[in-house]
Amino acid sequence: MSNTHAWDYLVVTSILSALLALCARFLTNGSKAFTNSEGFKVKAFKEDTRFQRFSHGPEISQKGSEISGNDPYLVQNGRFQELVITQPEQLREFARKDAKDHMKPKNMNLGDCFGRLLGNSVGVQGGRKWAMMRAHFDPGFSRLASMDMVPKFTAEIRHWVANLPKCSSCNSHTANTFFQNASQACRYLPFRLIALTAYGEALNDETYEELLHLNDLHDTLMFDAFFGKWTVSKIFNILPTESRKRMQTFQKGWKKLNHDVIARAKAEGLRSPAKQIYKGVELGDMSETEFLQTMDELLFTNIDVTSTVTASLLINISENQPFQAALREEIAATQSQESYNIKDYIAKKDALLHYAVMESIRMCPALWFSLPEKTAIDKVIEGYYVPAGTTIIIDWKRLNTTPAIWGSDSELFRPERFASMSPMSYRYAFLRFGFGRERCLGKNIAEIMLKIVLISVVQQYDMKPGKNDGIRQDKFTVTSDGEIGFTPIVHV
Ligand code: HEM
Repeated sequence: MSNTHAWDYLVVTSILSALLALCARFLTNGSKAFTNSEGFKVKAFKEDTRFQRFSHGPEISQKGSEISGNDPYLVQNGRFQELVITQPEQLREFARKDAKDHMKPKNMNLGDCFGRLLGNSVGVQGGRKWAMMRAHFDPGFSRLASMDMVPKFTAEIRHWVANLPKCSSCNSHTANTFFQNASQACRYLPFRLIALTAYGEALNDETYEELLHLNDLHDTLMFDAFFGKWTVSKIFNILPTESRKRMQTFQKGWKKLNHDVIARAKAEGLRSPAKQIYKGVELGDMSETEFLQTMDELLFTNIDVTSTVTASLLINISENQPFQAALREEIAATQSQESYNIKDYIAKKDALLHYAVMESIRMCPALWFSLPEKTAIDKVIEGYYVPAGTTIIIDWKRLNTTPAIWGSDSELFRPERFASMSPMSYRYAFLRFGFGRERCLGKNIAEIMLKIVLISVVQQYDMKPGKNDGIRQDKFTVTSDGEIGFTPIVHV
């Protein structure tokens, strides 16, 4: 055999054996996937949960526990299969060794409309791109920058509290008590505070009005993205449909608004985090679409998340009268100290104020199930082999109420429980702003906002629960339809 032939032979046989090895690995791992050492496969949920996981979370959760007990189970999300985990040990294994390498599936497995709206936002990124984008977004939302917003937030929240009786969702009055639908009353407060944080001095009344107008359009787009049956399809979205027109109108308006605000901030030398963040686009670290979609993610997409968390907090406090009274006393006692400084009170981790926020987020997560994330390496979860690249979602409410960690009263709003628990004990049993390094960009402003809201409302009003129509089913977040009765406290 000539040298050339021997070389060809070697190359061909190497390629063939590599292909054979790959097939063998695929076949063995494929057949092993989601199977335990005794050959049992994880249970699978047959129905498609693509929409129901948002609108009917408790039902899916209940069915999951009926078919699978505490074991993980598989669900269908349109044409994708995802593994649901529910227990702290399963989360620990999911996060072990590769948490920083987890990637988000394309368009979060939610389809084309979601992709067009948010498919390039920071929340969908992973790896170097994510780190590069966050390097530009993080400074404006750091702990320090967020604490600098305290005076502004306090003034805005006081104004909101003073106007609560006038709010359009104010349904009825009895004697000196007025009733409000909590979610509606809280809807625009976080939106305004986030806008102030993101645009800084460049946010004027005209821009804010325009943001509100765009938000109305965005509400419909969110419905298309999360609940639209046809809008998941790429082909449908090419057609000249109403939803396509809405998307185009929104995107055009959103781009113009940001360009105008940033141009004004530059021309007038105004302090504006958005102007700073946009430097990432000018430097070529992120595309304009990535910038615009992340600004959307933290503002419009977030409005449902943060307003629902604020509303749940107030509802929970209204339902627990003894705790409300104790918190009111703590606030009064803290404020009467000569050294009182609201920033110190907000930063305190051993105060009823802090426990209340923790407990409400624990019990009332913003979504029934977390958005999907992919493992980077092979894993064994609860004895089942889970191959690298598996998409996992977490049953958020079930994890946050695991009785083994939170006790037999885990479904009860009892903030004082945090006084006797070490953070290590619930490290894998409390999903709040993400797990591990907690990716949420707004975690600092969210906590500050919730605490100032609580201080301001509890000082002014005695809250009692009103009529409650349960959870709305037209929102991607867990949104209560409950009312609160507010009775002004007469300060003597
Ligand atoms: C109490 C209210 C909030 C809760 C419970 C919450 C929760 C979360 C969670 C669970 C995630 C996913 C983290 C992950 O993928 O590991 C997230 C991501 C995110 N949140 Fe929040 N959030 C809240 C408020 C806010 C606010 C006020 C903002 C505004 C800046 C915000 C902006 C974002 C962004 C931009 C992401 C994507 C970050 C990334 O993946 O890099 N969130 N949030």
